[in-house]
Amino acid sequence: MIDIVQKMKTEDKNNMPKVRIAVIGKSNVGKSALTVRYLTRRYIGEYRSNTDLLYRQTLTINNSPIEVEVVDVCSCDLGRFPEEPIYWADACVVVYDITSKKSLTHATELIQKVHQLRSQHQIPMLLLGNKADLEHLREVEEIEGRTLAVQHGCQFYEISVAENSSLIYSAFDLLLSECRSVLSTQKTRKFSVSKMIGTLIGNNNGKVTSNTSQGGTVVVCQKSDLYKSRVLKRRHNFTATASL
Ligand SMILES: Nc1nc2c(ncn2[C@@H]2O[C@H](COP(=O)(O)OP(=O)(O)OP(=O)(O)O)[C@@H](O)[C@H]2O)c(=O)[nH]1
Repeated sequence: MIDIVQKMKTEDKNNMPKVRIAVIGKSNVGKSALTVRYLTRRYIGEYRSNTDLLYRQTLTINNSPIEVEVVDVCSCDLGRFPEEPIYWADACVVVYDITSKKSLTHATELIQKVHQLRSQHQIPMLLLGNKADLEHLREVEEIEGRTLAVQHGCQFYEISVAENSSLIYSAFDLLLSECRSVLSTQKTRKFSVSKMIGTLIGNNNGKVTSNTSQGGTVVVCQKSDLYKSRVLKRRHNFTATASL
């Protein structure tokens, strides 16, 4: 009996849609704080990492479960565009900081590059102007962010991760919902990216811990392993000459 229940659980999990999201943006705009806020409802003020982090969690959106993988893309390598996560992702969240004009410029370049890279299969994008609580330091007007979003067909919101804007949740939920609809129109997932290699971060050696209360995990991405199978497949699909 236990075996049957276990088997059913495994089948349910296997049938669950899986959505992958890449969170990108200039350094210090609040990508990590945003990701942790959305997945755990908590705010982590100081957060340093020199590698991409992958969060996995099962969420319930519109009353049905969805397996979500969010990669918080490290901006430590500023000179290099994060190509692999973009090939890997089903959707992208681009973050800038309303107190930094440079971060908007960077976000603009990122959005353009995502469009280029995924030109044969555009992915939904969400543009977020973070740190809206710092109005007195504002360098980017709301209309600038909105215009950029309209130009590129993204959803757009100004938010404050620190102040826990409710828009964070509605924006992510909407994006996930959109991705799930896209996935359900595809016949089958052509490949699996369960090839996640990494080290579970414990309390003692990292800033982030597994959120067991919500069944979430976070792993350090060993980039080549994380993205390899899916990136290769995408590249084979979309650009015949590309290779890793
Ligand atoms: N005032 C304010 N500060 C914020 C907000 N969100 C994040 N921060 C702060 O901004 C700083 C950077 O946040 P992170 O989440 O580390 O930013 P990041 O984009 O992941 O940075 P990198 O890891 O360098 O790429 C931290 O000191 C956060 O506490 C916000 O909404 N308002």
